[in-house]
Formats: sequence, structure tokens, C-alpha cells
Amino acid sequence: MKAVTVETMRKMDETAIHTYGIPSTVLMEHAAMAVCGYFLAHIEKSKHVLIVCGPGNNGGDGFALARLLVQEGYTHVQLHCCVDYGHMSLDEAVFAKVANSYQIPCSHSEERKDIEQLIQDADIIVDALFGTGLSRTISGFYDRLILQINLADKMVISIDIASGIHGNSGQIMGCAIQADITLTFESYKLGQILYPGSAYSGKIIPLSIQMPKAIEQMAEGLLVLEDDLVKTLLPQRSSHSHKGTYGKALMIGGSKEMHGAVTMAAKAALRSGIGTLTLFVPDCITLLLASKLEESMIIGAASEDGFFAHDAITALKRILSQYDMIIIGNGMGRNEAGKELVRTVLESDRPCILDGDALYETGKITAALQRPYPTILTPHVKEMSYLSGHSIKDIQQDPIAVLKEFLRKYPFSTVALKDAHTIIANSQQMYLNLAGNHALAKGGSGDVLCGILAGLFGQSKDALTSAACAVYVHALTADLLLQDEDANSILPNDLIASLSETYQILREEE
Ligand SMILES: NC(=O)C1=CN([C@@H]2O[C@H](COP(=O)(O)OP(=O)(O)OC[C@H]3O[C@@H](n4cnc5c(N)ncnc54)[C@H](O)[C@@H]3O)[C@@H](O)[C@H]2O)[C@@H](O)CC1
Ligand SMILES: [K+]
Repeated sequence: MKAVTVETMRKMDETAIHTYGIPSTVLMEHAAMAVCGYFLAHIEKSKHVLIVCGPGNNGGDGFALARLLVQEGYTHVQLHCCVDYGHMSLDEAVFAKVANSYQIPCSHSEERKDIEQLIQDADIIVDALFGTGLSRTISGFYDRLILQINLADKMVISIDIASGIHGNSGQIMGCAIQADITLTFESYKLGQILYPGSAYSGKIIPLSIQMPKAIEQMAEGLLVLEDDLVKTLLPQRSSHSHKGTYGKALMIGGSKEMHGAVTMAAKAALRSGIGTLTLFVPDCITLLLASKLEESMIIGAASEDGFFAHDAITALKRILSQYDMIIIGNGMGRNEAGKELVRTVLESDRPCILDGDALYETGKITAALQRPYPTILTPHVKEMSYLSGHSIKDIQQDPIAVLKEFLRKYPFSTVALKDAHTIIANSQQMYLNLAGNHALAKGGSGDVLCGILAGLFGQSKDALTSAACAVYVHALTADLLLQDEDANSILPNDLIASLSETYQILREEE
């Protein structure tokens, strides 16, 4: 499954219609059948269903659905559409006439009180106002209608995309339906994944409309991470292997006040298959870490006021080449010595993972990112703004453009741009993670992700797939925990303790 732009979706539709010869009304019928299938599985036939239809093919889906619901025995189906046949798209007019021949009631009123009555009478409202064809700001009648629907406390199911969301940017075009569920066709639309569109979409459920499989495979878009895909990307362990096979990692970080961050990153790396792990930490926390981590080696480097001191740089330069990957940043704090440690790593030829405070320091020395060696960065939006020079607002509005620009500048980098929906990208490809939940919105959860990434990269040596898998494993672990525990109480250490279960699930054969 992919997440695509509106233009790509349109091309997919056109290919199905013109190259494969599938009539557009057949696609519309398939779309309506898929939505009807959702109704049959989840919504009782006695419920009052109000379907509001706009002037385009999204409205056509609504009319086609009305007929199918009635056919399936739904007893209270009501349509609303205030455009006449002459102002409908051709396919919508086809299905509107069919619905009419079935004598399904259809209101055409634009009166506020009539609409109020229709909404009040409904248990479920189906939003078939606008889909991927929304092209301008919503105003007038549709603006009022959307407001009335949003103010009513009814379950709202949007067809394809919540009306009012721009299908590419996720921006709200004046106003938008606040959906509980979006039943989207064939591919996710980027706008429903990006904020604020994501906040209006409710639960997004992709449905197939039986397009030829090759069309989606060829389409340009972000690959959505799912169990089946991640199973194919996870590094495999071999029975003929030894600890050297799975990476000799050096993890640089920690400070007097943030020793937990590096501890959790280390534990997560150890539970994610790293061959050997050595910690390089300020010497004031060596004993503390030694009491918490038995499986890793620990090197204490010069410290001052609880952070790395300048002499740590020489110590790092002496040992760096002994390791085949470096992780830097977790709980390191921000000071001059930290920045020089980051520079030392970036100026070396070792593959590296930059996290936490190392990302902030890298923002001051971005030229060093031009290194021709694998460099994985795991910024959240604010850290991405240090790295890219773009504002947080710009990044949120168009994270894909910002990532593309960044990766053009630093083509050996791989970025996991952390957000509710994380994007993982290198200069060739992008993955999108939709798994995970708000239990992850806690201090320390990023350190766990970094550790998982270190463990997987140590095994696969492939920056993009290890970053994609790490993000998914981290998110899926949180989802599995949420089945039995409350989000308030799920801690980063619980994620680490549950990693084994997640890996087991992802290794299961179908
Ligand atoms: N093309 C296809 O093959 C398929 C399309 N399908 C449906 O068709 C949708 C796309 O259909 P369309 O391209 O017709 O687009 P829409 O149904 O989203 O709407 C386009 C219509 O709305 C008008 N419009 C745009 N912005 C407006 C605004 N702010 N205020 C008032 N009117 C506005 C346009 O002038 C046009 O008449 C998809 O989202 C999906 O639901 C599905 O039936 C599956 C197959
Ligand atoms: K819609």
C-alpha cells in the first residue's frame, strides 16, 4: 500500500480506465461496493443513514452506495444533494438516476432548518461531498453544511477523503468534515496523513476498488509500512554467525543528568540484535551505567560539570576506527565538547546514527553531512528545522519537499523524520509509518527507537531498511502494549521489555 498525491491517484484512475479499459462507472461501483462491505460488517441495517453528495465523482460514490445499501436491506437511507443532473459529473449523474429509480429519498434543499432536520434524524452521516477533486476554498452552502455536520454529535464516515482536506498538503480548504472514519480507495492520499488533515480523517481504512495490481505497484508514492512488508525487510540472522557478524557498535552519549537516555538506547540495541556494544560516556556516570548494563562494555571519557569535557575528543579519535558503526547523541547534552565529538564522528569514515543532542550540534556543522558514508539521522520536526534551516511550520506543511531538498544536498544520508506519522527516506525512496500511538509521546521513547535502529543496522548494514524497520518495530510494540495497558502507563522501558514479542510476530511465517 502506498500514500500518493492527488495527481498520482488521478493517473492511476486514468490508467485503469484508458489502458485497461475498465469503465469509470465500474470503478465507481467497486468503490461503492467496498464501502457497502464496510457497512455490512460494522453498521446495523436499522440505522438511519444520511448520505450527503457533492457535485463530482465523490458524490457519485455516495449515490451508488445508497442503492447498494437499500439492496442489502438497510431500511433508512436518505440522500442529500443540491445539484441537478446537469451540474453533476457524468458518472455521478448515472448513479443519481439509478438511486432515483429505486425511489431512495433525496433532499435538494439548501435551507438551514431542512438540513438540520436531516442531520437530526440520522444515526450515521456519509460524507460524499468532495474527494480528490477539491480545487478551491469551500464557501457558501457547503461551508454551512460542513459546519452543521461537525456540530451534530453523529458518527461521520467520509468517502475517500474527509471533505475539505487538500489531498496533497493536508491543509484545510476553509473548513473540513471532522470524520470518525475515512474509507479511502486503493491508496492513502498524502493529505490525510499530513497534519492537520490527519486530525480530521479519524481512523483511515484503505479499501480496494479492484484496480489492476500493477497500477499501484508502478505508482509513485510513499510505501506504507505494514507487517508483510517489514517481514521482508527485517535482517535475517544466520546459524553460521558470530558476534562480529552483527556489528561492533560504539554508542556515545550520556551525561550526569541524562544517563537514562543512553541506558535505554543501549538496552534497546542489545535487545535488537547488535553484535557487541561499547558505551563511550562521561566518566562521572561510568559506575552508574556499569550497574545497569551488564552486556555492554563501557569506556569512561573525560568529563566536566557532568558532561563530556574537551579531552574526550582525543580519546574518541584514538578508538573510533575500531568500531564498524557509531551512535551518538542520546542524553549527551549540548556543549562545545559534544559538538566536537559529533564533528569527529562525521569526519570519520564510519557509518553513524545521529540522535538527540547530536542532531542539534549537527545543525551547526551541516557541511560535515556531505560525507560519502552512511549517515542516519532521526530528527523530530524541531530537530529537522536545525538541520534543514526550514521553519517548523514549513516542515509540517510539506515534509516531503523538505526531505527531498535535504537528501539532494546530503545524498548519503537517511532520515527518519519523527512525527505521529514518521517518514523514512533516502535519496531514492520513502517509507511512511502509520502504526504507533500516543503512548510513544514520552521522554525516552526516541532513545529506544535509536537503540532499535542501531541493533538492526548492525545486522543489515542497510541504512534505509533498518531505519524503516526500527520505526515500525517501535510503533508496533506500542500498539501491542496498548491492547492490554493504558497509554498513560506504558513506559519506554516497557517497550524494550516487549521487543522480543514484536520480533517474534514479525518473524512468523504466513
Ligand atoms: N475517477 C475514478 O475513476 C474514480 C473516482 N472515485 C471518486 O471520485 C472522487 C474524485 O472525483 P472528482 O474528480 O469528480 O472530484 P470531487 O468529487 O472531489 O469533486 C469535484 C467537483 O467539485 C467541484 N469543486 C471543487 N472544489 C469545490 C469547492 N471548494 N466548492 C464547490 N465545488 C467544488 C469541482 O468543480 C467538481 O465539480 C474520488 O475522491 C473518489 O471518491 C471513485 O468513484 C473511484 C473511481
Ligand atoms: K468525502
